Amino acid sequence: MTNNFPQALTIAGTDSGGGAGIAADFKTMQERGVFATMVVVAVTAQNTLGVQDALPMPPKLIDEQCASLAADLKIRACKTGMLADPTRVTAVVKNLQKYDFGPVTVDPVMIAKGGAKLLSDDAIATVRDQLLPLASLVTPNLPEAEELAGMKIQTEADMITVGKLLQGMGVKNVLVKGGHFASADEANDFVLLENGHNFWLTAKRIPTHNTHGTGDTISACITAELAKGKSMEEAIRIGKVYVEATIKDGINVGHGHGPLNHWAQIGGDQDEI
Ligand SMILES: Nc1ncnc2c1ncn2[C@@H]1O[C@H](COP(=O)(O)OP(=O)(O)OP(=O)(O)O)[C@@H](O)[C@H]1O
Ligand SMILES: Cc1ncc(CO)c(N)n1
Repeated sequence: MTNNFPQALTIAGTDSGGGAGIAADFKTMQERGVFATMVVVAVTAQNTLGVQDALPMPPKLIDEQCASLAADLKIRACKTGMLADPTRVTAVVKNLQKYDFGPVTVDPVMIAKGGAKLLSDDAIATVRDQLLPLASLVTPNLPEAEELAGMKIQTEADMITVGKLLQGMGVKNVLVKGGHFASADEANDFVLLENGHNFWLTAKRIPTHNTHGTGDTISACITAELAKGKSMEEAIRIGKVYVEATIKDGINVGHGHGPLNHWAQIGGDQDEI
């Protein structure tokens, strides 16, 4: 029996509201034609208004979920999302060292849109020192890039500087997401590739509050494209087009920062799976 259908993995937290975390990752991977699998690191009680509660999983259960996948599936690419605290970060690192789940995209999730902490302050150094060296790609938003690189970002030139600092820490490829530039009428991201090619992904800022799960969605789309065998540059470019479409063709769910429209079609041969 063959086991060759593209399979991808998200190692992250759940969102009961269905808009972010593992829910966003699954919807994205499904829409991009990849079989999605999960390792649950934390469970959150969450909706579009915020995070009401969270419970991290015992490290043993993280180990067991990884062992179950490694024993049966052929994961071609994986991503990490909410990792909660140093104990869970260390557990995930150990498993990524033990098993080959393909290229690792690290979305260094720290704070939810409503302000809740999804990573404790004392875990930031663990992410930087233990997880980043295993990453093929890191996808920080501006506050996360500031924390990891230890510098403030006020201009697009600062995004380039921070990207270079992160690459200097040993991450092969870096995507610095500009979604948090509050005043700008553009949502531009900066990409630094392992081969030295650096470029901007430019987009018009779409005026909407429904941006819950944008970071999860772009990193999950990149992971799905890598699982299908796309190059890092192609995967990142498709990720940007897909996340933009999911924001632009928005849906209204809930009363706060609503979720994205993961059914959005991006056309062209980018939809071929
Ligand atoms: N209003 C918007 N219009 C167009 N693109 C956007 C908008 N907001 C975010 N983006 C894009 O979405 C992607 C995710 O960026 P963002 O910086 O919002 O991630 P994030 O903060 O990690 O998201 P989240 O924490 O909700 O998962 C980036 O490509 C960014 O440019
Ligand atoms: C579980 C979870 N992961 C990630 C995010 C960030 O979008 C969130 N709000 N919740």
